[in-house]
Amino acid sequence: MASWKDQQAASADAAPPPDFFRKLADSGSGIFYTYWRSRDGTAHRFPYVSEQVRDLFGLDPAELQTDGNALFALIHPEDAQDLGQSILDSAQSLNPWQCRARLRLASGEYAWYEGFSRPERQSDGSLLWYGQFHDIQHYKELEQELRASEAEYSFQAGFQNLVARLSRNFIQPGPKTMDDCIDELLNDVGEYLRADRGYLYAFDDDYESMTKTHLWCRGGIPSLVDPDQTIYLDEGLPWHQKIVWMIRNNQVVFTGSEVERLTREGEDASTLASVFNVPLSVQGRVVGFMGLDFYVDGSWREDLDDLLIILSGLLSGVLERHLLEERLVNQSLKDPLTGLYNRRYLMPRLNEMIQRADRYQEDFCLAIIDIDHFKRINDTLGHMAGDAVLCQFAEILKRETRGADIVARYGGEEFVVVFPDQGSRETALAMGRILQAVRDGGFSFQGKDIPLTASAGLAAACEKGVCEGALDEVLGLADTRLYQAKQAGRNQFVDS
Ligand SMILES: Nc1nc2c(ncn2[C@@H]2O[C@H](COP(=O)(O)OP(=O)(O)OP(=O)(O)O)[C@@H](O)[C@H]2O)c(=O)[nH]1
Repeated sequence: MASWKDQQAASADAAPPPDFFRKLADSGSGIFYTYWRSRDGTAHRFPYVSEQVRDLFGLDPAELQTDGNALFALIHPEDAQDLGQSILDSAQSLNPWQCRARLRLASGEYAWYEGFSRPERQSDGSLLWYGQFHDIQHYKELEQELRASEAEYSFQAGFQNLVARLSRNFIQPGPKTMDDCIDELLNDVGEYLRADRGYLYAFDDDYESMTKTHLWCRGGIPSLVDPDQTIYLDEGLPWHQKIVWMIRNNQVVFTGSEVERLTREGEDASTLASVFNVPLSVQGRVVGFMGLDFYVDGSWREDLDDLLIILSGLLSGVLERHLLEERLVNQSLKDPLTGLYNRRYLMPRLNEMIQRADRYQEDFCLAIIDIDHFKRINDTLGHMAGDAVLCQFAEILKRETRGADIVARYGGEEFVVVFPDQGSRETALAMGRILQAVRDGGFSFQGKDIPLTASAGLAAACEKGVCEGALDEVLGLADTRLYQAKQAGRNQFVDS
C-alpha cells in the first residue's frame, strides 16, 4: 500500500486542475491576457485578462471581454499613437508585439508598463495575441536618474572645460586684447548657461555711477540701452537697490519674476524673467559686476549662483592682474607729476613712426613746447607752484589734442606733442589753438593767478627725408625753431 508521502508526490505530478493556469495568471505581478482584433480592425476585446486589472486600473475583466476600449482609454496621450502603430505593425507582419507606454492607474497617476505578446491568425482572418504586460516604473525611474546624472556629469565636465579654456585665453591671449577675451567670455558663458544676455559694468570710485563696458546678446535679443553707457545709481529704482546691496555684501544678487518688475533703462520689463548680478572685486573692493539675463523664467540651473561665483573669481583675478600690469606700465612709461607719457615711452614710438614714414610714406609732425619764463614761477612762488602749473599745462595739452596724438613730457618744462597723419598746415593751426589756450589758461596757485605763455618749434618728418638718424634731425629742427621762437620774443611758434 502506498505511503501518505507517496500519495502526496503522485498528486503533485498529476495533470493540473482546469483552473490551474487562471490561478497562476491571477496571482503574478504581471498581467496576462489574450487580445482579439477583428479582421478589419474595427472591433477588439480581451477574451482573457488577469484579475489584477481590477485593483490596478479599476477595470472589470468581464467588460474587457466584450470591448477593449476601456483599457486603451488608460494609455497616456503621448504614448497612444506609438502603441497603436506597434499593434498595426505586429498585425501585418505577425511578428511578436512589444511596446512601452504609460497607463493611468486607479489612483489617477500614470505608471510605465511594458507589454509583450505573440499574434496568431485565426481561421476567420481575425487576430489573437497571447501575452502579458508588467510594471516597469521602477526601471524607468532608474533610467531617468541615470540619464540625469549623465547629463549632469557632462554639464560639469563641460563647465570645467569652459573655465579652463577661458583661463588659458586670459593667460595666453595671443594677439587678442583683454577686451576681446572678456567679449569671448561673455559669449561662451552666455551660450553655455543658456542666458539671453551677458554684460559687464564698472563702478566709479564713489559708486555713484556705473558704466557698461562689455555686452553680449543672444541672436534676436535687444541690447541694453543706456544713454552714454553710464547709469547713475539712484537708489529709488528696484534694480539699483539690488546693485547697492550687491556692492555692500559682495554677493550674487538674483532678481526673479516674483519680485516687482525690474525698472531698467531701455528694458521691456514684461519680457525679462530673471537677472543675476555677480560682483567682481579687486583687492577686496567691488569694482564692477557681471550680469546675466534670462528671458524664460526658471531656465537657469539651481546652482547657478555657485557657478557664477567661480566665473567671477576667474574674472576678478584677471582684472586684478590687468590693473596691476597697467599700473606698472604707467609707472615706467608715464611721468608721475603730470600723468603724461615720458621720454622712455616717446622715443621708441617716434622711432617706429619714422620707420613707418620711410616704408609707407606716413608723414607726421611734432612740436616741442616750452613754458616761457618758467623759472620765475619757481623763484617767486616756489617749487610747489611750479609743479601745479606744470600739471595745469599738461591738462591743456591733453584737452587741446586728439586721442591719436601723443603728448609727452620731454624734460623739465618742455613738452612734445606728436601729430600722426597730420600735415604742417593743420599742425600749425593746432599749435595756434594750444598757445591760445595757454594764454587763456587761468593758471593759479593758492588763489593767486599766474599769467602764462609758451613757445614752440614745429617740424614734419618728411622735411628732412627719412634716413638713418632722421629722428634726431627732426627733433633737432623742432628744437632750433623753438629757440627761434624764444629769440623772437616768446609766446609764439615757428614752423617751416
Ligand atoms: N617746479 C618744478 N620746476 C621744474 C621742474 N623741472 C624743471 N623745473 C625748473 O624749470 C626751470 C626751467 O628754467 P629755464 O630752462 O631757465 O627756462 P625758463 O625759465 O622757462 O625760460 P625760457 O624757457 O627761456 O622761457 C628750472 O628752474 C628748473 O629747475 C619740475 O618738475 N617742477
